[in-house]
Amino acid sequence: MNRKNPPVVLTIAGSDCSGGAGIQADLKTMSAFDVYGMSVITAVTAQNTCGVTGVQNVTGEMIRLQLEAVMSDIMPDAVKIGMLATADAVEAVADILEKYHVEHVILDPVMVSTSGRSLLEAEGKEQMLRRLFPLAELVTPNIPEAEEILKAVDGSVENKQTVSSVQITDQTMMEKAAQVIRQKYGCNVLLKGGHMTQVADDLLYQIQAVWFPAQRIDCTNTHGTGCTLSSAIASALARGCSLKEAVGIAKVYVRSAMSTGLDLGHGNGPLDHNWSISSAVLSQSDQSSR
Ligand SMILES: Nc1ncnc2c1ncn2[C@@H]1O[C@H](COP(=O)(O)OP(=O)(O)OP(=O)(O)O)[C@@H](O)[C@H]1O
Ligand SMILES: Cc1ncc(CO)c(N)n1
Repeated sequence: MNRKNPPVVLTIAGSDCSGGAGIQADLKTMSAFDVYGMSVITAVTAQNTCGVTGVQNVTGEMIRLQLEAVMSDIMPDAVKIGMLATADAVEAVADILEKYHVEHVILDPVMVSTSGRSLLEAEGKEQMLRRLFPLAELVTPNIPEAEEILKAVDGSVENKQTVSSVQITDQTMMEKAAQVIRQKYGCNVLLKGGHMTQVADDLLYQIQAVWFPAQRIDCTNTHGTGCTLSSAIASALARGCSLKEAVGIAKVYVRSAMSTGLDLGHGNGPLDHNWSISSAVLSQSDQSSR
């Protein structure tokens, strides 16, 4: 690793004061991957392992100022986008990403917290689909988010009809869903299987379906798994991995961080972001550098 010019990754996301999700999870993950991390904060949330008790959105103007400050000075190799609470926030991010060309844009379309609180207003969702999905190299919905996205695809965001329910219940439907989303928006899709009951298989849909099979881990450390996975992917891409390699390494990182038995909080506990990945994972990403 060149210490003078390390890979640089930016997260654009909300703050989680309890440190398990959002900006805090992203920056911890970036440090674990030994990349230089930067953060643009889109919202301040009051939350812990038991739930979200408050949200204060940052204005679109302030998000724009943060993005300009970062992009005009330290250009990131990869950007991870997480919680964007409003249409204004989505507009600000889309405008800046159109202005500055970032090599890797990973979009985690955060809509609802693990505990069930809505984190994105309806108009923001439409704008996200219309403006940000086409700019992303990869979008990483979980199953409920993919179902929401499909409602918009089927009903067409433009004419504002909505399909009342789309349910993804098995792997064939996961493949179909990912394919439809990719066709409609032109971005690769990682459909995460953490919400399936038997296994935790994730599906990467690039040109074709590639499965990342995994046993379910029986534990309550599930707060911030999605945030951590997407920042790990962004970090591995910034280190030179291909998309497929980055997903594989990120999944190993998340699984290991779930498994160490971190016992904090009274609800869905956080991941152990600091588990020692240096030898197991980083050498793998160095070997796969372009
Ligand atoms: N119980 C589990 N055992 C193994 N892997 C899991 C488990 N739960 C989630 N994962 C993995 O964690 C990653 C994140 O998936 P998940 O579906 O939990 O995302 P998410 O719902 O967006 O997360 P978040 O809780 O941050 O909103 C995926 O790789 C998924 O397979
Ligand atoms: C700030 C923030 N972003 C994302 C999530 C989704 O896990 C969360 N709970 N909080």
